[in-house]
Amino acid sequence: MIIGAVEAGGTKFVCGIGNEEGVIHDRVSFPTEQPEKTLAQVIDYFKDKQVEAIGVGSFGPININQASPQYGYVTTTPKPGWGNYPFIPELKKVFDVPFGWDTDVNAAALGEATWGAAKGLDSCLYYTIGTGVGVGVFVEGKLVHGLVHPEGGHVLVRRHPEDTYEGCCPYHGDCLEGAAAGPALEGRWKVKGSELTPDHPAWAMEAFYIGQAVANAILLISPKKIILGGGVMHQKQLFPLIHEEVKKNLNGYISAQSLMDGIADYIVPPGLGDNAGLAGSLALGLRALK
Ligand SMILES: Nc1ncnc2c1ncn2[C@@H]1O[C@H](COP(=O)(O)OP(=O)(O)OP(=O)(O)O)[C@@H](O)[C@H]1O
Ligand SMILES: [Zn+2]
Repeated sequence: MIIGAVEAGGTKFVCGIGNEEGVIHDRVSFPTEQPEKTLAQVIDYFKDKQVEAIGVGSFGPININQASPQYGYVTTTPKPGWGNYPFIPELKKVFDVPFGWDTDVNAAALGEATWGAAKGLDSCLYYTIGTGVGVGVFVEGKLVHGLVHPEGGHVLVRRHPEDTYEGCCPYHGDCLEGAAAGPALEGRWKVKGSELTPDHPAWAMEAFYIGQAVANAILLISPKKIILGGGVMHQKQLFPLIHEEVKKNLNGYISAQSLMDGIADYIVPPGLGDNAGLAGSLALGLRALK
């Protein structure tokens, strides 16, 4: 079985093919440019691959409402050329196969639940903390859609008492993304996150913000696993700091082993590593076929 996968990011696209076991056989990557040019590259990649289905996990916001005439569109992004763009309809003109289509983070959550850190579980959350913050939500065996789709990167958080940085979200200032995404680290500390030493106070403040969002998500959704990925989470020292913040915020209210001694196995890095995005798109393709 050959399934196509597209990880459609705001800065780069990754296309690949894989099988029903989540094994990726081949991949290419190219920068995201105007949609016509980028989709021509996607089409060129898949045209001789004989894929049985294609899964696309995309940057957003996107339309995932199957009843809508704009299903498969990228919607209100400020990214030049991509606003209100018929992404999936354009691909369907060329490939007569089932398409899976969801947000990049929902795709990653599905990939982790299928083959990764949440394998065998019927719920998990996938956070990416990178250029932006996004959250994929997989509950009772399904990716959560709704009015639009979850946008958990923009939840509101209490400010750290020593934080003087105003935040960088153009909509909310100091929401989770505005306070904790990669650009917020750089805006606050004036150097790139990757250049801050592991013992820098930046990480305690970072964990303070992420720990609030994660505690709120536990209270609201009660997920069976929480996966934290994205460029910023390459800083592995964040994990124990976040574990402590989550425990502090919940303060023993929820009595589950996962929130006590087991927390290091509950809030974890992606099992699929940096493959989480592409493997997730593969899982979307596989679901579309079924
Ligand atoms: N090792 C690191 N430590 C801290 N921050 C990092 C590290 N690597 C990357 N970042 C930060 O993460 C951000 C990039 O995130 P990522 O690598 O997940 O890419 P992205 O795909 O652009 O993000 P997004 O998922 O939001 O689209 C940048 O702001 C960068 O400074
Ligand atoms: Zn915001």
